[in-house]
Amino acid sequence: MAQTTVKQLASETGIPVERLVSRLAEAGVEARSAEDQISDEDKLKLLSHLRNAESARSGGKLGAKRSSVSLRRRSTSELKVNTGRGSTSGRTVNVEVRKRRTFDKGNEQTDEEPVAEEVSEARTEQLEQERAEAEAAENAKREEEQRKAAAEQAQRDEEERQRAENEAKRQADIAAQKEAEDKARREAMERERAKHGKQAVQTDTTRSRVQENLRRAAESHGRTDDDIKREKEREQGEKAAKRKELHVAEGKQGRRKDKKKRGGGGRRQKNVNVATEHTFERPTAPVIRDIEIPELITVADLAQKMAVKGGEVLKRMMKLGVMATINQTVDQDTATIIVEEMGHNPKPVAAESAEEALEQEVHAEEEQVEGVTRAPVVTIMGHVDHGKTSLLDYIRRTKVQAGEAGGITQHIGAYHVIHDKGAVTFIDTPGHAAFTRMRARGAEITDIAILIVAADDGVMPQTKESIQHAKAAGVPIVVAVTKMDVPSADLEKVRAGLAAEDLIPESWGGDIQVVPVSSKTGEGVDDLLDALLLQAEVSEFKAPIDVPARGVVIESSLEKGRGPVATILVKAGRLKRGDTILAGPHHGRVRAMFNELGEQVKEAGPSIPVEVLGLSGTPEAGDSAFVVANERKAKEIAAQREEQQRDTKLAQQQAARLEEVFSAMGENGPAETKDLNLLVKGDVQGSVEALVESLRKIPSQEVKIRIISSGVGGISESDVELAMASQAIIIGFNVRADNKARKSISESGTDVRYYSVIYEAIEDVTNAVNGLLGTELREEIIGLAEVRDVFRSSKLGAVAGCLVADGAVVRGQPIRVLRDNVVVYEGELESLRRHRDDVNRVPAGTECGIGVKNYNDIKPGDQIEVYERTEIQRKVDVAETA
Ligand SMILES: Nc1nc2c(ncn2[C@@H]2O[C@H](COP(=O)(O)OP(=O)(O)OP(=O)(O)O)[C@@H](O)[C@H]2O)c(=O)[nH]1
Repeated sequence: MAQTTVKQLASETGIPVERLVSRLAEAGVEARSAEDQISDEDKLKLLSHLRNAESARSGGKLGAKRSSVSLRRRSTSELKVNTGRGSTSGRTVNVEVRKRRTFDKGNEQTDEEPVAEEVSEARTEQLEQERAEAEAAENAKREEEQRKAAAEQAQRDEEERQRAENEAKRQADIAAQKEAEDKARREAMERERAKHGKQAVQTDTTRSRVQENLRRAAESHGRTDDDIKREKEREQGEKAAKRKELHVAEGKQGRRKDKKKRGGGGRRQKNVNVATEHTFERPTAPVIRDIEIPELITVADLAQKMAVKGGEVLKRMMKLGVMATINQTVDQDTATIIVEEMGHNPKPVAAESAEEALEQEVHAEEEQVEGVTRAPVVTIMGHVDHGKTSLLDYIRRTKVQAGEAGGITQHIGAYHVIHDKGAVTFIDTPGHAAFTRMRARGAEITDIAILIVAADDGVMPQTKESIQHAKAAGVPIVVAVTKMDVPSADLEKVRAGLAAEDLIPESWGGDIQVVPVSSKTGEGVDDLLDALLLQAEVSEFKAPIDVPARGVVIESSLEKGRGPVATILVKAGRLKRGDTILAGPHHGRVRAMFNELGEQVKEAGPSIPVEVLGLSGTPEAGDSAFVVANERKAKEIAAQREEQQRDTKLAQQQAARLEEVFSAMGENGPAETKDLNLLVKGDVQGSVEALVESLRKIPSQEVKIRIISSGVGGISESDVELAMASQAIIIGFNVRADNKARKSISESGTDVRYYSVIYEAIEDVTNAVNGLLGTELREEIIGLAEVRDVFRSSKLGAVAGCLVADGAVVRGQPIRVLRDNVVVYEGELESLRRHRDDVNRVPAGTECGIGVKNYNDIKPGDQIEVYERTEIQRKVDVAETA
């Protein structure tokens, strides 16, 4: 039988020990001290005594109410546990046993005397009851929450169903639209292919393979494996959303609320009610993006743009029949198909550099703004010693900032003249060479050309050249007849000479202003300025002002203490100090600006030349300059320009070639005619005229032959520059290029054709413009010897002591004798000797003796050209271009 001490019972029942001892005594149980043992029987005795006492106290009411009594007991014991692993000691575990026993007495009345202590029993019971009530309330609440959750779930399910329905409808629409687009594209491609015939066979094959697979995919109800997979994923996503499987991080507020609800020691609340408006929902429909596609793109970049893995793109490509690697570049068409196939919207974009974008931006802005009248920009050209520099100097000395002492203190490559009736800007580098060089670089800065003709000399070869350059550039000409103060001045002779060059003076009924001037006396200089302003008025030179400034570099240099200095002629807008500019491949902030007087200026408008300090390097004359929004953009474009500079140089040097004339026509479409620019030089006026006449008459439907210049004499550097600037081919008839011109030809790659028979020249050009196949006789100069001295021997006749300047002189090859770059004799070698020995070949840098067969008129200063005739196949492929 279980025994317990009085003390233990006292603590269990919450009755003080002394009181319990006295109650036990009253109940007839003998227990005197706290340590005395009492049995269960004793406890029952005590209980019955207490009930009776309580019943007596409350008049039996309490006993009637109470139908059961609960007793709780707690006992603790020790348990030895063997931990194993050879341990002998084991471990001691305290075991606490709690028991509760309830005595149900029904409504049985008791006559035992009730006692005050029984109140504690009643409190215990009341606590139990409260707890039960709390539990019931909680259960009710939980049920209510579950009911609410179920209602919400039902609503969500309904929404999901609606969404799925809408999505299915949308997908169906997309599929229908896609099919229609595919069909249209296929038809367009078919048409395109039919139109262009064979084009990039490789690309076509790839594309057609892709198209074929596309078609097949479309046939299989437009659903590919990936589509099915995507649908499955979507379904799973929907299910997951329904189950609310995703871990949801509630807002902080929600969490705090939760804590409050729990209270201290409260039962842990289950996180049932999830606030759905804060949840992350996995997208249930694929995201359709607009994908920009450049002309070339790597598979990796394409995947990144579509936010998918590279492998997925490769897989899709494989299905379309294109094998590729992740780093492989695909063309725009292929990329477009892939993007479409992957369910996105392809947006093909034309390759556009940051510079092109900037230029477009600038032009768009300029177009929106009304231009204001600006000063004309003038270049002076003419024959050597006809007075270009003297005239410029006179104007500069007397007209710059009229009335101010000092005049120009600095040479900056251009200056600005303010005249009574307006302003004129002069480019301070006279001569057509500078003009043409600028043109060749794409910088058309000259508005008017002043053609200088000395009154005592008349129209000379370089005058004619200047006329041709100005005409080729389409620049209006004003003629200044200089040296009018010289007694031998003959204005009428000059007028006649001009008329012969198709420049009919106004006084002769034409439209060319001819102004007689003298740089010595200043006579006529004002009239010249008036004439320029009149021409400017007629031409209406305008430029926008309220736009970001842009201009052209006139010249630049690296100066000690100032760094890179560039003279920029502003073409539009106002260039200001502090602006970020880009000039050629260099950039920087305009640190300071100076005018031609060396004065600092804060800003410069259109047609004003200024020296600019602050660039990172020295740009080239003809480079364009732009004001850009920020340094970053300037740097970006500068870097691009640097990279492009080599290509640009190459492109500029990519002179027109006769063989390419016909094939290049297709580029602008068959309907568009193409100009073939020719520059003709010949030995005598008669042959030049005959050649020009015949060339002009060559019949061609697609090519318009333009003779941009023709003249007598050897081919000069200036001829080559003009040919470069005008993309012209040079025809040399019995003439050759001089040393400087040869260098320029080899640097620029200009196509120069030498002929000695007019018929051959005509045939070559005719064949080229008609795209005819066939062979062509090409002459290649293999050696050039300069005649230093001439010896005469009775046996050999005239023997030329020569130095081989270029290539090699080879026996057995045909030769020509050139005098001032004009062919004076054609024939063959009689003898080739070195130190009295007959030799077959003499290389460059070596002296030798040359005897020319049947020609004894050779002179020191002549050149002997050795050439080779080869038959070459024309490059033009009629089959391809037809
Ligand atoms: N009397 C007189 N002499 C002039 C006039 N203009 C130029 N000269 C003289 O002609 C010569 C050549 O003049 P420049 O101005 O050097 O001629 P240019 O065309 O610039 O010559 P290059 O630079 O060699 O092409 C010089 O001796 C000048 O003094 C003029 O109007 N009257």
